[in-house]
Amino acid sequence: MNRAPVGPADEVRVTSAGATLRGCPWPAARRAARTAVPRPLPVERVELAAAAGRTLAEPLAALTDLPAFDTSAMDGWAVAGPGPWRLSGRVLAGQACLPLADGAAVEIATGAQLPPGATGVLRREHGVLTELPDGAAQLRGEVVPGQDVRPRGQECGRGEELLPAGLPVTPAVLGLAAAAGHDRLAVHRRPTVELLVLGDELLVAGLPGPGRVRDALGPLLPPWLAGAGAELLGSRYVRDDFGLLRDAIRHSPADLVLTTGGTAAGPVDFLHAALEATGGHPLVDGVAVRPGHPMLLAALPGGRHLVGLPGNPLAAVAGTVTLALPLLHALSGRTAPAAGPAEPLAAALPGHPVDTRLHPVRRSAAGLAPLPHDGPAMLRGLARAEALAVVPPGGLAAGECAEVLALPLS
Ligand SMILES: Nc1nc2c(c(=O)[nH]1)N[C@H]1C(S)=C(S)[C@@H](COP(=O)(O)OP(=O)(O)OC[C@H]3O[C@@H](n4cnc5c(N)ncnc54)[C@H](O)[C@@H]3O)O[C@H]1N2
Ligand code: MOO
Repeated sequence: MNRAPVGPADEVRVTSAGATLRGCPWPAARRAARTAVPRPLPVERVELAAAAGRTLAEPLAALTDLPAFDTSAMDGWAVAGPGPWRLSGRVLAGQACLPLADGAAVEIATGAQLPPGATGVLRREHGVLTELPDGAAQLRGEVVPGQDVRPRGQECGRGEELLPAGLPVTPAVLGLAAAAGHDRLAVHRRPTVELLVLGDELLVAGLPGPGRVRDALGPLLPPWLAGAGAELLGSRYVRDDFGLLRDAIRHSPADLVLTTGGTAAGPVDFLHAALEATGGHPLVDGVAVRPGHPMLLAALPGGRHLVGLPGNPLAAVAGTVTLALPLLHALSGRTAPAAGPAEPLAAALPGHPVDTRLHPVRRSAAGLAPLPHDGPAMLRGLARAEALAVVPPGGLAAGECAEVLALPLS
């Protein structure tokens, strides 16, 4: 379709009607994606397993002291008062225990409840057992008060806030929630995504041939989106046809319609026209970033959104980190990281004169090492990368720090 070229020459244009940013600076594009939705998706209370990968909608409070009882940290003997001790009985993890009088000891397992009156735990390898005249066992060894005891409430007290709302529910969060007594968690509904892959030249199997390329984004995007907490409703190949694309966008039930290709001004790039025909309105139309500058974000009727990723695969990845992930995080109620961590560069990264660059990097002993094969149509550098380094206009010298954007590593 015909439209004004997008790029740094356009710079920022803010309309009173809808704050459309055209060729907008990269940091502003990320912010626009984060603030595109008025509020996160509704809150649900779900079982722990179903909460994995979602976002905490409430702070996680401890429902109990942790540990909930004085606990032996070692296998050995719980002792009361100074030694030597007369030994009797055994207490295993999960068993109730009787009080211990001064001068007495009981065999104890790691994780077992410390008997009332016990003053410490003597490790099995540090104790010496002898036989008393009456046949009972006597235990000798050095124990300072509280030794190898995990006192009740050492990690947290009942009611204490363990985690703030807005954190992703990682495996560690699930483990902590269970340890702290939770059976269900309050999390935001997962944002739904429908992926529309555009381009008649794409092959879904076999070898690329004359004029035909393998679809790299159909395989690349779904696991990344799922890892970011989204629910993928489906991936569809849409032929380069205005009407088909318009209808696919119009009828998609997803919170986020994610398209690949068709963002530029080629003869069959119908995305802008289809957007207009469906009543969509662009919020960000082109970003001052390389690769990926034709990426776009639009509001669709019904409170839905569309992110248009450029067809060049590395440009699509740039669009994912710039627009799609921040939007998904906003929908999920996920707290924005303050700014990506900054790490020193092992080598200089030349910049674009006016645009931000995103460059695949790996960590090395000398710092972030830029990877070759970083052209917009290439994935070879990205596939070895641990992160994308953010290179501001003008570039960065070796030793200077670059913000890094994490990439999924599995
Ligand atoms: N006259 C101009 N032409 C282009 C400009 C420009 O500013 N002026 N920008 C270029 C840039 S930058 C990019 S990025 C692309 C964006 O193009 P589209 O989003 O319209 O994407 P397509 O034209 O459909 O495809 C571009 C390229 O990517 C290949 N492709 C598409 N989808 C996939 C996929 N799923 N897997 C692998 N490869 C894919 C496609 O075959 C093309 O080679 O526009 C430039 N042009
Ligand atoms: O965004 Mo394009 O990928 O610079 O080629």
